[in-house]
Order: sequence, then structure tokens, then C-alpha cells
Amino acid sequence: MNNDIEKVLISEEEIKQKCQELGARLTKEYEGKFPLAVGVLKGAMPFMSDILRAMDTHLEMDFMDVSSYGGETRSSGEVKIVKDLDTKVEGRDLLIIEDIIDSGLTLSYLVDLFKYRKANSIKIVTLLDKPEGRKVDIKADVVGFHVPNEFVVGYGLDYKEKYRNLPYVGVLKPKIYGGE
Ligand SMILES: O=P(O)(O)OC[C@H]1O[C@H](OP(=O)(O)OP(=O)(O)O)[C@H](O)[C@@H]1O
Ligand code: HPA
Repeated sequence: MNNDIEKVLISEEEIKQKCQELGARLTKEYEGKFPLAVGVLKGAMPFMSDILRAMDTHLEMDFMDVSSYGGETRSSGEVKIVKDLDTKVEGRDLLIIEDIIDSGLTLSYLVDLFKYRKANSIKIVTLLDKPEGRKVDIKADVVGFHVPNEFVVGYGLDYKEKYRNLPYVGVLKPKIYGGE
């Protein structure tokens, strides 16, 4: 699997340090509150696991699975709910956890949905932000790293469901896209 990677953009060590830093920041921001941490499956799973364990705060976890992409690297522009939350959102302080904001379509859909469901507050934390990919105007409150306008994989991010278990974020060799 590692042989398929052209270059490493963000190392395992950098991700670890960033999770500690952001976790400490969020601990302060949610002091005295009981936030509902919403992980956006599947990509946010490794980041959610690491950042929440770096937060010294009582919190509740839940998961949402929405899909805006097919098997390829381009967005279809559609967002659909694959799995909804089990928890009531009304009156809650929501912390949405994402692996990446690219076009922004996924998060803009989720923020509208949670506003409609009357969340008390909504914050977004994302490991990666790809500003050049944006199709709708949306910003995260907390960003780990900015990435260039390239398709990235690893640490939750997939290409055709593979590479999510890489411990770092990287770019695939061009032959991988042409292969299979
Ligand atoms: O800003 P956007 O252009 O909407 O892209 C970001 C979303 O796309 C990916 O999810 P995907 O729908 O591929 O599902 P996955 O997390 O299961 O891979 C990623 O995990 C984000 O949720
Ligand atoms: O660059 C990306 N890589 C993997 N999944 C993604 N979903 C949106 N952008 C990306």
C-alpha cells in the first residue's frame, strides 16, 4: 500500500501533534458544556478517534454518514443521508468532525440540516481544508492543515475505499488512477 504513494503531504507525527494541539483548544472552548460530537463517516473516523481523546471534556459521540461522491474522485454535487444521527440535536452544542472540506457541499448540507433541527451552536473541525476545491461558501472553525488542490488519501481519506488506514496523508502515484 505504501508503494502506491507518490509523496507524503502530512506525516503521522505532524497529525499526532496537531490532534493534541486542537484537542487542547477545543477543551477550553467547550469548558462547562456537554457537546455532541458528530463524526462524518467514514473518512472522519481516525481523526475523530484521535482528537476526541485529546479533549478533556465530557461529551457525547454520534455518527452521520452522508455521501456526495461515487467511486471516482469527482463530486456529483448530490448529498444524501446514508445513516442519520441517533441523538436529538435540538438545543445541543454540535461539534462536527470532518476529515476534509473540499467542495464544501457535504458540510453546507449538514450545517443547514442541523440549523433546521435547532442546534444551539454548531462548530466545524476538519483535519484538512482544500480551499481551491470550494463550490459553496463554507468555512471550518478549526482547521488542522491546508492542502493543495490535489486528490489526497490516508488517515481516513480513500480512493475507491482503499488507503483509509494509512497513518499519514499523501498523494497517489498517477499510475494508480490509471490502473485497475
Ligand atoms: O467538501 P466535499 O467536496 O463535500 O468533500 C468532503 C467530503 O467528501 C468525503 O466524504 P465521502 O462522501 O467521499 O465519504 P467517505 O467519508 O465515506 O469517504 C470526505 O470524507 C468529506 O465528508
Ligand atoms: O482529496 C480528497 N481525497 C479523498 N476524498 C475526498 N473527498 C473530497 N476530497 C477528497
